[in-house]
Amino acid sequence: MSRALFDADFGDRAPRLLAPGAVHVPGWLEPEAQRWIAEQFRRWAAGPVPPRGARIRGHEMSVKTVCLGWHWQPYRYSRTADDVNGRPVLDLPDWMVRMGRRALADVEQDPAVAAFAGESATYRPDTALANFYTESASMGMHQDKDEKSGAPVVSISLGDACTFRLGNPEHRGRPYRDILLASGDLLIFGGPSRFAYHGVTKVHPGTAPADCGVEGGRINITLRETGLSG
Ligand SMILES: O=C(O)CCC(=O)C(=O)O
Ligand SMILES: [Fe+2]
Repeated sequence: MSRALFDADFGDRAPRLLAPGAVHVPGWLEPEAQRWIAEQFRRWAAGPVPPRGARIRGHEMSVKTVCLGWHWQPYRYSRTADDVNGRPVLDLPDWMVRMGRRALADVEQDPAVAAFAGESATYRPDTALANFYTESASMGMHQDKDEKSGAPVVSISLGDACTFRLGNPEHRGRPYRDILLASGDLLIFGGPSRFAYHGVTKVHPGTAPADCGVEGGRINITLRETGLSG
């Protein structure tokens, strides 16, 4: 499956530009690919590092995160999950690197969108943050800025749809726009949107398609280049 995933298992819905450098591709992953990735998520969640709600200024996030390649905690990356159980995180699988490149390449090839020219060839994500949202979970407005690289963030969504708020790079407030991210959707934010504030205001219970492999709640995976070595 991990091979087929990058040959045929993509939808053909058109990318749409949300803001300079921010592109949404509805239905990018076919149901079979969604189910397969959801199954991988369950394997990562089994350890060695379980999903955990990161603590931000003393508050535990409602979203539970398991990391691959590098472990993220506010506001740094490490190879071991120092704020969980100290164990080394799982490697980032090659199929995820290929998926990230494929995502960028698909968007680059769309003349109507004209984003990320040539970046897919050199894109080398080295970490993935896999988030699980229960029906009541949300994520406040934040920037992904613990990375030392300005390479795009590639995000895929599985399970229940959510309202995703894409803001601006200056502050948490307006202007922002709310979009629905559904199961199988791809979102890329790079270029002028790479450090835009963003968050998830609501998960929509009961909206997961029957064939997506997620029974309730939402999985989101973001691929990133940390810009770190070692
Ligand atoms: O769940 C999402 O769509 C966004 C996740 C996110 O912003 C993050 O993990 O930093
Ligand atoms: Fe984020």
